[in-house]
Amino acid sequence: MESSTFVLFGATGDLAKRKIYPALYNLFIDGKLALPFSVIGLGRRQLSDREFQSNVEQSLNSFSRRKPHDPSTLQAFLSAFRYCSLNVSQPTDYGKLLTMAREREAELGIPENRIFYLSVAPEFFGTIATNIKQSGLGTGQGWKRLIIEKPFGHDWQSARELNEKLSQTFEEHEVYRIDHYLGKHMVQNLEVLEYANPMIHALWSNRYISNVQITASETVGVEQRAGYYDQAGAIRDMFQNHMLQLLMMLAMHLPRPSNPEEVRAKKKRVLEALRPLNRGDVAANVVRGQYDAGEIAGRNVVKYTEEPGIDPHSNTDTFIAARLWIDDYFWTGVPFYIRTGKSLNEKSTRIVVEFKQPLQHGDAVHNYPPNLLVIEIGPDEGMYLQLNSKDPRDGKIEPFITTSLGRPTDVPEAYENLIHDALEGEPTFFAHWDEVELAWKWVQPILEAFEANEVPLRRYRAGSAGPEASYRLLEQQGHQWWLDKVPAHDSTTADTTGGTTHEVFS
Ligand SMILES: NC(=O)C1=CN([C@@H]2O[C@H](COP(=O)(O)OP(=O)(O)OC[C@H]3O[C@@H](n4cnc5c(N)ncnc54)[C@H](OP(=O)(O)O)[C@@H]3O)[C@@H](O)[C@H]2O)C=CC1
Ligand SMILES: O=C1O[C@H](COP(=O)(O)O)[C@@H](O)[C@H](O)[C@H]1O
Repeated sequence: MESSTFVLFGATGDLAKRKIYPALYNLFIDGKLALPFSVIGLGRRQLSDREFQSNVEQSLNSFSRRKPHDPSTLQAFLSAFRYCSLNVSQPTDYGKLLTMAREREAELGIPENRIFYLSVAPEFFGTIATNIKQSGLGTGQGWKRLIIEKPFGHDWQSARELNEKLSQTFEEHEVYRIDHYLGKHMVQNLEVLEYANPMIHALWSNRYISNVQITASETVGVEQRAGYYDQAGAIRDMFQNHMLQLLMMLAMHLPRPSNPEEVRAKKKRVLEALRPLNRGDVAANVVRGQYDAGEIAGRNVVKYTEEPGIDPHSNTDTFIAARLWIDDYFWTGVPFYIRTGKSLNEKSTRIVVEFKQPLQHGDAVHNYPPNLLVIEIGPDEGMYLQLNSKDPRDGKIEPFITTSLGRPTDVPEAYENLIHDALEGEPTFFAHWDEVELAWKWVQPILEAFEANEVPLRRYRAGSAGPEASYRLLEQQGHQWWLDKVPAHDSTTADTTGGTTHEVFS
C-alpha cells in the first residue's frame, strides 16, 4: 500500500464520527495504514486543526472498539489530521483544498495519491465529483479514488443519472461504492463457503436445497434519521442494497478461489437471472409493513407515524418481505425469501438454507425436521447446521444444532475492512455499478407499486416478528421462517383501504 491523502467530505458529520475515525484509528494501531498518512477533513463550519483533532479524539473515546490508551500513539495518529472549511457547492473553495493537499504532500513527502470519501448527503455526490475534476484535485501524478456512501440514487433513473455524472470524472475502477454489509466478516466468508467446503459444494443446488431465507431484523426504529428514512423506507434503505448483496454473495457459484472480476461477474449473473417482477405481481410476492406502537425490551415504542419528523399520514414501509426466484441452472425452483424491518423483536442478520426431504423408502415418506445451514451475519457471528439424531430414550428423531463456529469478539468492523480495501485498491467487496443498476432495475416495479398504493400496508406491533402476512408468503410454498426468536407472535394487520383487524398468529 502506498501513502496517500484521505480527503473526507462530511468530516463533522455523524458517520465520520461513529465509523470513519474509529476505522482509521484501528487500522493505524494495527499498522495497516501506509505512513506517512494525511487526512484532510471538510465541512462548512469553521474549525481550527486543533479543534478538529480534538473532535476526532472524542469520537475515538466514544465509538472506537479499542479506546486510545497510549498518549504518544494517539498524538501520532491525530497529527495526520488537518481541517479545511469548504462549501461543496462553491467551486472556488476547491482551490483552497488543492493548495492544502499539495502543501501536505510536499511536507510529508507523499505522492499525489488521493482518496476522496463522500460522507455527505447524496444530493452532493455529483457536484463534488464535478468540482474535484474542475479544480485539478482529481488529476496529476498518483492514483485517485472515490468512496461513495449510500444511498446510490433514489430509484433506477436517478441512480443512472448519478452514475453518468460520476463517470465523467472517475473511471469505474476508481469508484468504491460502500455497502457496509460487504465489509462484515460473515458476508466476506460467503465468498469461500462453497469452495472451502466440499460438503456444501456437493449439496449447493436445487437438487438438495428447498429454499433460502435471508433476514435482517432490527430493534431500532428510525432514530435521528426521520427525514431520510421517510423518503427511503425499508425497500431503499436495506432491500435494494444490503439484502440483494447478501442474496448475490450466497447464490453466486464460486467453486474455486477467484479474482475480484470473477466474483463481480458471478454476482452480476445472479441478478441477471433474477426473475423480473411485473408490477401486477408485486402484491402477490411482496409484503409491505409499517410498525404500530409496542414494546421492545421493556421500552415503549410509538407507532411509526408518531415518530418525531415523520409525516403522520406516511405510508412508508418499515418492513418488507419478498419471494424471489433465480432462474439459472443451479437455483431454478428454489424460492429465496428476504425480509427486513425496523422495530422488530430481535437484532439479527441471518441466512438459513433449508435442505430438501429426500427420504422416501417404499411408500413411507419421512417428514423429519429439515436439515438447515444457518449463517449468523451479526451481531452474533457463526455458522452451524441443524441435523437430526435419535433420542436414546424413546428412539424419536429430534433435531439438534451443531456447535456454532466461535468467533473472536474483537475483530475489525466492516468500515475498517472496507476503508483498508479501498486504500489498497482492492475492489471485491464494493458494489460495482452493474450490480447497483441491476438491483435498482429489479426493485423499480416494487417502488412503483408501493407509490401507487397497490400493495396493502400491513401494520405490525413494535417488538413483534413483523406482519403475519410475511408468514403466509412462505406458507404458500409449504415453507416457514426458521429460527425466529418468537415463533408465535401477534400482529395487527390493516390494509391501506380497509379497517384494522387484530390477528393472533401461531
Ligand atoms: N450516519 C449513518 O449512520 C449513515 C450514513 N450514511 C450516509 O453517509 C453520508 C453522511 O451521513 P451523516 O454523517 O449521517 O450526515 P450528517 O448530516 O451527520 O453530516 C453531513 C456532513 O456534511 C457536511 N455538509 C453538509 N452540507 C455541506 C456543504 N454544503 N458543504 C460542505 N459540507 C457540507 C456537514 O458539515 P457542516 O455541517 O460542517 O457543513 C457534515 O459534516 C450520507 O450519504 C448518508 O446517507 C450511510 C449509512 C449510515
Ligand atoms: O445501512 C443501514 O444499515 C443499518 C443496519 O446495519 P447493521 O450493520 O446494524 O445491520 C440500518 O439500521 C440503517 O437504517 C441502514 O441505513
